[in-house]
Amino acid sequence: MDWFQQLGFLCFVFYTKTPYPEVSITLKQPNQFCFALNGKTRCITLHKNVNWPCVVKIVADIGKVQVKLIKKVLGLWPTFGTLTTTRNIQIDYWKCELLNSFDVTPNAKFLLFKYQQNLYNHVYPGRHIYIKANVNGQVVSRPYTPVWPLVETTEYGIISEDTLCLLVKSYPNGKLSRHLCSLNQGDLIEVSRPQGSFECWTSKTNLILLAAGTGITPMLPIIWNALHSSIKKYNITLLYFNKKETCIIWKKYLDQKSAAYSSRLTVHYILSEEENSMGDTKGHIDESVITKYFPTLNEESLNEHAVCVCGPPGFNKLCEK
Ligand SMILES: Cc1cc2nc3c(=O)[nH]c(=O)nc-3n(C[C@H](O)[C@H](O)[C@H](O)COP(=O)(O)OP(=O)(O)OC[C@H]3O[C@@H](n4cnc5c(N)ncnc54)[C@H](O)[C@@H]3O)c2cc1C
Repeated sequence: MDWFQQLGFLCFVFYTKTPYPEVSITLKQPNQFCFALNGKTRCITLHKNVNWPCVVKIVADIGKVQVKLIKKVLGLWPTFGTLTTTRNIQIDYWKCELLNSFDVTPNAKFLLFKYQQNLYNHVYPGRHIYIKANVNGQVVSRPYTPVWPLVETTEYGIISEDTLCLLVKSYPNGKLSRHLCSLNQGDLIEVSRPQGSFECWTSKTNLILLAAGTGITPMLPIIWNALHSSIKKYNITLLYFNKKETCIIWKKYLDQKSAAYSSRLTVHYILSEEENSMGDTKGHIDESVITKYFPTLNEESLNEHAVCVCGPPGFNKLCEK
């Protein structure tokens, strides 16, 4: 571990030596800083107090983690403090309370949660967490993919680094999705540690993203990271399938982002239940759609592409075909 400081902040740098390290960071007291890397927790009693949230930068490929803590009072410290404990802990779920919820389509909501403790729980693009809640006396748990808007926006207030953001579609008979979409401010859920090992998209620079409905959720962090990568220049084509135009989640953000990165991000909206006023195809995923949007794609050129698919099981099967 390295550390350095300036008058206003101090930075810890960890070299985990494993790609995609699991990272969670807590500030238990204004001078009690704990970090869990790959399940191993260390706590530091800092020389003086710092503010929350921290700013975390991760170079996932090489496992480097940098944590910036803002000092409460300007000044140089003679030392960062003292390392107090090292132990292995296994926290399964953390409590979160709903901060706010916003309609994004007639049946999907954008939900903002705050961890009850000062916690930064890093979820890599393409990975997910489990949400657990008590629904009418029964404990229900389902996977969800944390997201954030693709563009800087104040539409949802200021979203800080430690906010957990979910896009959830409410199904008429769905146990947990209906529960989540009917939560009130301050209501509690439980959130698991990140799950999954999805990272294959980083090895290729041409990305084909096929998403249907809320299957857009894993694509949003992938798009954001791919466009903002300082290591590689990715070219992305997203085919986004929905029933109607009103079902398209965050169309305006996707349009803004593709306008800003017109040579690197192309988005096509494909609708199945109404005529397509956006000039794209009406229909479902099939070979003709793939041939239309990727005319030069063949078995050989496919090797140069990473293809990410997410939607209901029927959609995923058709994509594989
Ligand atoms: C890795 C992963 C990540 C996910 N991320 C998200 C996410 O970010 N946002 C999100 O909204 N969902 C996401 N899901 C789906 C989510 O986990 C739940 O399956 C969904 O919210 C429905 O749960 P439920 O308890 O409300 O429905 P259940 O009680 O499990 O099912 C009740 C009924 O709802 C309908 N239904 C449930 N799921 C679907 C579906 N996928 N397609 C069509 N009909 C369905 C069916 O009619 C079903 O019979 C993800 C799933 C996976 C596997």
